[in-house]
Amino acid sequence: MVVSVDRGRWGCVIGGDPDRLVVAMRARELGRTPVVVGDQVSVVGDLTGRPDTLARIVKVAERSTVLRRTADDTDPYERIVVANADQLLIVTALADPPPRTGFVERALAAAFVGGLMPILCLTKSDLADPAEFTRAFADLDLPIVLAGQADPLDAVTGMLAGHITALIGHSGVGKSTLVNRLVPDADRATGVVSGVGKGRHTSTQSVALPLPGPARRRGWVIDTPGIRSFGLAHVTPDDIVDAFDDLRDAIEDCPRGCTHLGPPADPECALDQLEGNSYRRAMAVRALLVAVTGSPEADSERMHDPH
Ligand SMILES: Nc1nc2c(ncn2[C@@H]2O[C@H](COP(=O)(O)OP(=O)(O)OP(=O)(O)O)[C@@H](O)[C@H]2O)c(=O)[nH]1
Ligand SMILES: [Zn+2]
Repeated sequence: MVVSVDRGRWGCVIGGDPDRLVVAMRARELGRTPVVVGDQVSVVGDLTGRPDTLARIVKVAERSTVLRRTADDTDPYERIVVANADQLLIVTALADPPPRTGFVERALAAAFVGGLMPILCLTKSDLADPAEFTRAFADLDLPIVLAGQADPLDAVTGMLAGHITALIGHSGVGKSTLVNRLVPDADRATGVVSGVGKGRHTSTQSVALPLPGPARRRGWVIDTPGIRSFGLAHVTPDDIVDAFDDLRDAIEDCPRGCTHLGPPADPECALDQLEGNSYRRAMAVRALLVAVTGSPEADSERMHDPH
């Protein structure tokens, strides 16, 4: 598994063992295939992991999930930043900085489209009541956990055990504080796995860190400092609706080209025929569709806005 990427050097752990770190370069036969944190790769050459050895990545396995970031001023291309994470922990402060609904909505959409299970993770619970924020997302039936400095972390660690979880959040929400609580020695671990590059570590690269726990059920968290917005440019409403089994079945009955926004745009949308919990969830998903149909440029501007 690729645990770090830094200027032409990929840190890979063998057999999921954090102590078997090998530094690798790309073999020519990979062509243009991107290799990102979380990728399962085949490596050949010197696999001892001794200093100054360099293995070669010859193959990238098919990805089970992808998290994409948007093109922005630091990078003109939409790119996959994390592969094969099965969960996305969306870290949001309840205050200081205040929660940004738009960011959370776009993160949710990116998770649904990429095949990751989103978890809302609320920090700074000592500064504000979570009720208002959680109410806004309650109908999506997502796991929501409190992870303030003063909160016990059992609920979070329980959800992360045995999973590969990407962590995203704006600067200042307390993500580093959380990572340091989840991964003892996180700073050193980050240094070890990302110190594999040719130059100084830049804190804009994603890095996978091992959670403590039994090796057979080891979980990993992938810290993603660089993501300010998500690659949603080519996403269709169906891509998001498809993440919900009951809704995916329902939209089979929609007219061709239905955007599932309901009347007046789509008066015959099958989501309106649902009942009970499915209807409630469908309306929450519809609200999400409306929210993320904004232009990515507008979103990325919001991302740059310090508050
Ligand atoms: N009141 C309060 N402050 C917190 C909590 N968690 C973190 N902080 C503070 O919030 C500030 C930002 O925390 P960091 O962990 O550095 O935030 P970050 O999201 O990693 O931010 P960057 O390092 O800029 O990416 C620090 O001053 C923390 O001490 C919390 O639960 N409650
Ligand atoms: Zn529809």
